[in-house]
Amino acid sequence: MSTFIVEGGHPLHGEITPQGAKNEALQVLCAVLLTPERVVIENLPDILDINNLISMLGDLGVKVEKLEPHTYAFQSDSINIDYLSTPEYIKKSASLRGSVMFAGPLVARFGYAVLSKPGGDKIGRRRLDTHFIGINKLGADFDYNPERHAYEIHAGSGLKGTYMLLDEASVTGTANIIMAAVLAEGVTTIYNAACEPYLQQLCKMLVSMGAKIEGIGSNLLTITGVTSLHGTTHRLLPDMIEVGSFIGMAAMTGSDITLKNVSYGDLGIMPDSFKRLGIELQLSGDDIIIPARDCYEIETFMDGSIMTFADAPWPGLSPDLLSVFLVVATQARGSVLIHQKMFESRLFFVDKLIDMGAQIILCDPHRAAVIGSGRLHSLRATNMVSPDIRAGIAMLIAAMSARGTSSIHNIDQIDRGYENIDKRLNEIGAHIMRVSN
Ligand SMILES: CC(=O)N[C@H]1[C@@H](OP(=O)(O)OP(=O)(O)OC[C@H]2O[C@@H](n3ccc(=O)[nH]c3=O)[C@H](O)[C@@H]2O)O[C@H](CO)[C@@H](O)[C@@H]1O
Ligand SMILES: C=C(OP(=O)(O)O)C(=O)O
Repeated sequence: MSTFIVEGGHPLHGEITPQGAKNEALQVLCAVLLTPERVVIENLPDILDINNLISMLGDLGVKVEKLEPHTYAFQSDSINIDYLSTPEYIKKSASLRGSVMFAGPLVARFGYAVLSKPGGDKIGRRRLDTHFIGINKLGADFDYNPERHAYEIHAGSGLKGTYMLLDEASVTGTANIIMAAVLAEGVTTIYNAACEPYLQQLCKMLVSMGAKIEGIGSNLLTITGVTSLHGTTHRLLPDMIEVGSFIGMAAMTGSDITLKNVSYGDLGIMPDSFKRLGIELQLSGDDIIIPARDCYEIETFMDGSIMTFADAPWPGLSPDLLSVFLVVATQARGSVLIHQKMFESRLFFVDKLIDMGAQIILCDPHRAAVIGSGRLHSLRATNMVSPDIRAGIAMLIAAMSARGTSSIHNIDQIDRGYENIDKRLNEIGAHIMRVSN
């Protein structure tokens, strides 16, 4: 496990381009299993989770060809379905969240899949009910295999379209059901579907492969099944969570940076939320410029009450950005309540920020009140261990703004989601050293 040694107090200056979106990549990589034809995906981020998923596709028999550093071609014309029965498959599935989305495409195309406990951030309960119920409603049966700790999914007589109202708008759950439904017989209607831009991208890619999907971008999707899909070329959006992380990092370190090609129209409520935190953002074409400012002041609500940032399914604010909002608020002028509604174990890293001198009260596992110091007291350097991707980036932001030299251990957690983050930030003025232990 590697460590970052971070010398704080160096403002950034220059341009940085966000990587392709991790969470879109996980969905569309699974969709290559839906066709025997060649699928090219561009703008894939070179990060642990994506490289692991690509390696699992290779293990499954998918022909993988790296065309350029971020562009790959995939051809799923000789799938080795027996690989699903190996202990290695179960073990690798547990290393990332995205592996759960093999189930939909495999059961749709081959009538068989294995769903084991996926990995991903340890940020609280992450139930899979939506995946099970949705795929089951399409006609597949689930059998639990206690020895393998995995469910075997069979769709002996094929999948059949139906109406379903999801009990929650699960992102990966919706993706899994869509990928099963595109090859099911008849019409599937999914109400309360998640509809974030990455799911819209998945749907657009599937349509370009010959799928029939109406309602893209809404929470009501109508999918008319087809018998087969063909190849395509698909380009990923920039990673909106990385964009948000860089905006917060710039404000907190008093930096002046330009974020290139952010696909502003797909960022939803996020830019306005940063503005409510007092951060100035200028839009120039599709770039965001964050000018250097000595301080930023958190707005109150219109009635004067304390600002709250809470997560919600799209078009609400992503839960993956709240750790960044929290750390950035510590150096703002004003107070804010951070309410992490979806996950109950994502705020515990505030202990470390408190050690660094931040004024935070963890009210309960879901809510933290932050009293911004308005830069009167800068944070003090410390030693930290990154528990998950987004707490990790929040710790990195804290360390970059702190007085002195901090160390962040377990940075594999940051590498899961951010490509070459030390190198890219050092190029614009950060002082981050990677030490392999
Ligand atoms: C690989 C991937 O794409 N991961 C993302 C995906 O995870 P993932 O698809 O696993 O997350 P889900 O959308 O299924 O749910 C996230 C959590 O929110 C809860 N929930 C969900 C929907 C809802 O309407 N109400 C509600 O309370 C769920 O019970 C769960 O605890 O979506 C999450 C929520 O945006 C993000 O944090 C993850 O980064
Ligand atoms: C929670 C996240 O990822 P995953 O779902 O892959 O664990 C995240 O990207 O913040």
